[in-house]
Amino acid sequence: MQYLHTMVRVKDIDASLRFYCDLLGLKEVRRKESEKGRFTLIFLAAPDDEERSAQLTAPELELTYNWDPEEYTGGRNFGHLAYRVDDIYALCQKFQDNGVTINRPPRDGHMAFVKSPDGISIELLQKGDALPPQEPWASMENSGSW
Ligand SMILES: C[C@@H](O)C(=O)SC[C@H](NC(=O)CC[C@H](N)C(=O)O)C(=O)NCC(=O)O
Ligand code: NI
Repeated sequence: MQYLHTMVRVKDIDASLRFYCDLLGLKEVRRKESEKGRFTLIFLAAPDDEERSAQLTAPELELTYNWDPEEYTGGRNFGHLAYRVDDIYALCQKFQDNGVTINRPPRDGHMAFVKSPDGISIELLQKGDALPPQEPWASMENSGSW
């Protein structure tokens, strides 16, 4: 058995692709439109996993966009999506510069949390050892509940 993907429903494709691709760095590897079902599926993979996506053997994120508006509430049982990143400070600065709240700042150079436009929590974990503390992150307060 192999893990394939996590699916999240999104309200705005452009806002979601700006967050997951332009900012987080994921790559769109496949897209499916269903006229009958009135939905769009967009599959995203991390750059290091992109090559395996062609063989459908990479872990992916499946964005589901329903053409007819729906309310997506509840889901407290869903926790977060986690990605290992090359430079947690640089990535958080990029998020912050583009208007994304850093819910849990990377003050320890190891872990940070942001949220997608749909409120999906994204855990960022520094590749390798934690980076040395950096201002202003070291002094930032959480804006989440971490
Ligand atoms: C392609 C494969 O990875 C799928 O997940 S298709 C599953 C299918 N998705 C949809 O029908 C999308 C539109 C639907 N209105 C929805 O919001 O899910 C499906 O069976 N979805 C049901 C589910 O619970 O995921
Ligand atoms: Ni699926």
